[in-house]
Amino acid sequence: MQDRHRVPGPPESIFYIPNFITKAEEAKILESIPPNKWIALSHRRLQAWPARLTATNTLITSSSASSLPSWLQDPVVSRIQALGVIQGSTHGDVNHCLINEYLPGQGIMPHEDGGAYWPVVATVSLGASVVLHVTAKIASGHMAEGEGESRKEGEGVEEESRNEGSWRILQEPRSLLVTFGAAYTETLHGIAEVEEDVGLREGTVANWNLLGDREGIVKAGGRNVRGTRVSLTLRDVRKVSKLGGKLFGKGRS
Ligand SMILES: O=C(O)CCC(=O)C(=O)O
Ligand SMILES: [Fe+2]
Repeated sequence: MQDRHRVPGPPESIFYIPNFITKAEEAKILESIPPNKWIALSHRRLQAWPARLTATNTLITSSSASSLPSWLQDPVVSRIQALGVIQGSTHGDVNHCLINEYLPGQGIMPHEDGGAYWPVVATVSLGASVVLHVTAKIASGHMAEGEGESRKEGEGVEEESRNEGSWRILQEPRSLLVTFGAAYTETLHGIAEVEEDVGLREGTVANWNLLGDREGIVKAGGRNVRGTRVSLTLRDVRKVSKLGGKLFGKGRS
């Protein structure tokens, strides 16, 4: 990762790259997401590719073939691979993608991604901008989670906290956010359930100088009116079990 993409403020390391994919690539990915695979949650909906993790945080895959569909593999996964951030992981590659969709007013409670994954997460945002709140972990009152379908409400910190140890990162459509190191293990992240993000300016947005379109935010008076945002959360799940090998491999041939 190039140092010029590093987000100043939060613990190392968070990197932000605007326009990581083009508008045409964004549109193609949004079209490719199958409409019949959504899992409805109370505050958003999600898809897990190639599958949800089991209760023991294992990813069960059906064959030796590439586990992610081609519309995720290219250009997103291949481009993340080229950044070199995932090469040292358990499998040296991204093997899992959560797709979250948030309507205006929807969000996700502060949480950490936990030990199911190699501690590197890459998030591509599609469709609309959103503010991600990053907060230094507090000694109690948070929970580690994998897929997040059972996040507890009321945990974590106040959304509008201006304490030290709290940062706002604006994620524009088509941008990439990569989190690892102490930022992965020592912070929580969440998205407020609001119809618009307000007060966005140099002093309140940690990645202000890295944004693709600062002018648009300034013109809008520091407001981001929420639209439908889809995020791709790409990670390397540590535990993988190959179903084909286990069930049919023995005794055949
Ligand atoms: O939508 C996002 O950017 C955050 C998603 C997230 O935190 C998660 O899936 O663990
Ligand atoms: Fe998360």
